[in-house]
Amino acid sequence: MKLRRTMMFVPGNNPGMVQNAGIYGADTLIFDLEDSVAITEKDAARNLVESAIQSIQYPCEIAVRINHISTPFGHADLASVLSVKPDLIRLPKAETAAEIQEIDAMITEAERKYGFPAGSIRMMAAIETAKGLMNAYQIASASPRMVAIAIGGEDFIADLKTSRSKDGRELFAARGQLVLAARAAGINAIDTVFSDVNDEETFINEVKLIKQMGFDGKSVVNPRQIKLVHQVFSPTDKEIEKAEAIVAAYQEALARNSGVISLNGKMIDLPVVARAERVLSYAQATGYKSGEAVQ
Ligand SMILES: CC(C)(COP(=O)(O)OP(=O)(O)OC[C@H]1O[C@@H](n2cnc3c(N)ncnc32)[C@H](O)[C@@H]1OP(=O)(O)O)[C@@H](O)C(=O)NCCC(=O)NCCSC(=O)C[C@@](O)(CC(=O)O)C(=O)O
Ligand SMILES: [Mg+2]
Repeated sequence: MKLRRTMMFVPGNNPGMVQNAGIYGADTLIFDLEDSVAITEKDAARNLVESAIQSIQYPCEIAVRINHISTPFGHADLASVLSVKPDLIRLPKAETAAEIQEIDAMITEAERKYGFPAGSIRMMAAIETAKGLMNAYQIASASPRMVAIAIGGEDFIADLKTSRSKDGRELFAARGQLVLAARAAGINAIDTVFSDVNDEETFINEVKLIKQMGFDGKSVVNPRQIKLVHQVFSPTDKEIEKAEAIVAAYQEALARNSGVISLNGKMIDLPVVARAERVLSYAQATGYKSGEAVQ
């Protein structure tokens, strides 16, 4: 299981942040060439990100958020970063499957040109408009390179012509639809950033909500948010023990040729076992060992 609990944005024109971004424990770093970079800084950011990916051994997945390919910067961003083989290209403000296919073709060409294994550079897309959301499943399934779709809440809310509330009610429908589209396409669903890095309480409530809704992780903007997300997403000792008991009880039942059993008065059938197995795979992927603190 590939964990993408936290995808941390790093402004691509900030040498200090780019240099140190790997030390905070994010599952994925997103070097940003789009909205955190002023137009006057686009060339400098592109050069900085290209040379950082080439020269720094980051301990996690590396994504680059390019500018949209309809802007004057998108093609130059792609040409530059593809030469140093990031793990992932993140397309912002995706609205159609055709955009994904256009980038896919450019990546295919770059993989050939530089001799990288075919298919080794993956893609994800951020849904940030109502039109993008209407096409979310087509976008999510537009290419075998696609590993995730994310919601870009700030732009999405602007497109809805409303404002962001503390409980995020204006995003509820979009979040639900995004998870459905991702699950139907068999890829990850990633939630949006939460900008007030000092409001831990609201942030944690939001992370609990999106985990319950089925998201695989969250985009974050600050290192202080990483551990909070990982704590919410990591199964507790109690959840792991329960999952182990369910799997063991089910295996025993199968040995007795029975498909349904009861554990402490509750029915255990295949969907319950599938959820328990997911808890155990997740625990394994986080390096969990009984009694140890979450990283
Ligand atoms: C928020 C804040 C200003 C707070 O500053 P503060 O000064 O309070 O930070 P402190 O906590 O004091 O920093 C302590 C130490 O961590 C270092 N450090 C901090 N942040 C770091 C980081 N991100 N990467 C590496 N290092 C970092 C810092 O350098 C310092 O290092 P040191 O001096 O060595 O101790 C700062 O974090 C920041 O700029 N964040 C990135 C913002 C950004 O990228 N926005 C664009 C993406 S969203 C978007 O576009 C919307 C979207 O598109 C999203 C979607 O699509 O999902 C949509 O539509 O919704
Ligand atoms: Mg945005």
